[in-house]
Amino acid sequence: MSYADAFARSIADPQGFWNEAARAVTWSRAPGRVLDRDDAPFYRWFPDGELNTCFNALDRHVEAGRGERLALIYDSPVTGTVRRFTYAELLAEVARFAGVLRDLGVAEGDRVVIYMPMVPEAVVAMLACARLGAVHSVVFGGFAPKELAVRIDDARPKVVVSASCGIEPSRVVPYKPMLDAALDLAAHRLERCVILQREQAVAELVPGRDVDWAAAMTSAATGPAGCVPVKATDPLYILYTSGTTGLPKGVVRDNGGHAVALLWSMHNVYGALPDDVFWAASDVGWVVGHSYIVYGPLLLGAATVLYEGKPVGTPDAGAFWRVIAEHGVNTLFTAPTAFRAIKREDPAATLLGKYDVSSLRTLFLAGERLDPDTYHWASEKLGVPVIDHWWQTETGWPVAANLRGLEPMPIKPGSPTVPVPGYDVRVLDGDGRECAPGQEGAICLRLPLPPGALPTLWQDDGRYVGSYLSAFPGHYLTGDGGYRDEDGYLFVMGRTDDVINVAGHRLSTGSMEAVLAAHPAVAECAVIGVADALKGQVPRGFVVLKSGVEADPDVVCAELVRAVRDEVGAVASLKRVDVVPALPKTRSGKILRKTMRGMAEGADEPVPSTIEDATVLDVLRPVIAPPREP
Ligand SMILES: CCC(=O)SCCNC(=O)CCNC(=O)[C@H](O)C(C)(C)COP(=O)(O)OP(=O)(O)OC[C@H]1O[C@@H](n2cnc3c(N)ncnc32)[C@H](O)[C@@H]1OP(=O)(O)O
Repeated sequence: MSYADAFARSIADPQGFWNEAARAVTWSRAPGRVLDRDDAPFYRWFPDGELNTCFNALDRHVEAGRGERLALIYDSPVTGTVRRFTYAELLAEVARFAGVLRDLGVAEGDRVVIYMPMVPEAVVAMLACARLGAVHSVVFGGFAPKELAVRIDDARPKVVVSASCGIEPSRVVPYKPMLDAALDLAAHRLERCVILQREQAVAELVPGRDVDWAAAMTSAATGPAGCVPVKATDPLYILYTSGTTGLPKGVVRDNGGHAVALLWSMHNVYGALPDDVFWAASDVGWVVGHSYIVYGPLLLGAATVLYEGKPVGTPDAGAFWRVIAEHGVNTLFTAPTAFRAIKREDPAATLLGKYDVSSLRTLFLAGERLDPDTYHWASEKLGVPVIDHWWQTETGWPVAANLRGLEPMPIKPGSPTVPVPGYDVRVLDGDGRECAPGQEGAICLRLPLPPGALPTLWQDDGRYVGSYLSAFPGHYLTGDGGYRDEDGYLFVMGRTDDVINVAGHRLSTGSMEAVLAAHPAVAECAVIGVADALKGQVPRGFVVLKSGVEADPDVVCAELVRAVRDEVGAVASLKRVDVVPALPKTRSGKILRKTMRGMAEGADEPVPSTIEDATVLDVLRPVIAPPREP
């Protein structure tokens, strides 16, 4: 089928299109209905189907005689370890850990928070939850205790699974003290924690609450657990993502639609085959890790690489080439920032010459805008198609891509190509009318969203509607702006709200502002995202001090940088805060962040007509603007 036919059918007859795709999944009860529109805008896919996602990811491959095939390759340059698991071995680990969770009282529908570094046990814990019909919520290890506590309070887990430490190239990061601090901060009281002890920093366990992973796995009392069939519409996981304001949003993923969509995407979008080695160089704490380190490749029956390292510094800028060569990687998926880091360290890619990377068929990039320089560098050095594609935590799988398995298309640098079948992408102007080709507007998706995309936010239907469905009735608002060209190619220009993207990590400036505003010396503040050659964007903070404050401004700024690191996490990467005499505002008191961003990036910003006091810009300019080239 051509792309045009597949896309047209997916929009005109979504039920027929996805019913066919659903046949690739093993159901314990095959769905009789495909799409339930009765409670719109809360659409439900495969409402009467039943399945188990872990069964589809592991057991069915073993039952089909593929148990000896490679499922998971753990490659950890930070510990000097490589471990390989066949499907049969991974299944045995998962079933046993599901037994541990079951014995700790975890049952269908219970939540389990997973706060772990990139170790195989993180994957085992996720799949064990899926096996029991429990709902996992993985929290990225770069978040600080307060962020973890907020997520624990929202998800209200029965158990937390964590590790004694994570390992960054320059330091060991003790996770357990952060978990303990989060549990002190959280209002929710949970019953048990399972802790994986790592030799780099062994943690103290709290008697009666904490369980040692290894001891629990070898306990004679614990037997393996079988798969619990759940409704297709039951949640598989909650994954929190930054919103503009307030608490992070708990994106819900269901079981049935997710399995169908991911399996479809593995071949049609990524061109992957069951015997492939697929490597998503991301983190299990992000949606890329959920969809394309864990579920997608395993649902397909491919081998997936779990990499505990960085593109540079572990040990050098040849790390990615070494992993491709050593494990025969066919598809690499990472964020542009990773390639910018490699390019900066080894511009001529001399280290590439040391490795045989001929197994690599395609490089996929996503998570932030792919700048043309990085695109050209990667294409030229690797000599394989470099595919930009675009999607979000909320959608769970690609919205726009060059579909390598369905019909590869000519590449236009700067564009993630065309809407993926299932996604009725519309670019709308402020009045909700479709923009003409080339005209920029809000990128929206006409409802219903396809299987696999979020059905709602965790226990907050109202916020789901308010955040995504209210701006343009009948459409999901992505929060990104952009345009389509005459050929229907999509160009995504960036967020239209105060969410920023730092090294492929989606962060809320609002949560950083909340930390700055809490400092006793600060009267008001603003955090903006500014362009950065390596990380795409980095945050910068500006504060106005309260009158009468006598503290040294440099000391206050250093305290503020520290506070954001302690309260949001190292991943926020807020390295610079400046004291300014005033912030530019509209007459109604709204801070002119867009104007500040333009000034910080050296643009010739026009003075907005709504500004309350234009002279503020003159005093701000020397602080905010980048130094001029000599
Ligand atoms: C398509 C849908 C989506 O968008 S899903 C999201 C996709 N995004 C991604 O996959 C993320 C891609 N980015 C990355 O993998 C990393 O940023 C890469 C490129 C590897 C660079 O890593 P790194 O050098 O650590 O820089 P960074 O900006 O990520 O980190 C900033 C500081 O945070 C720390 N950090 C990072 N991860 C952890 C962790 N798991 N546990 C504890 N700390 C962590 C880093 O060490 C760094 O700290 P420091 O400021 O240098 O002291």
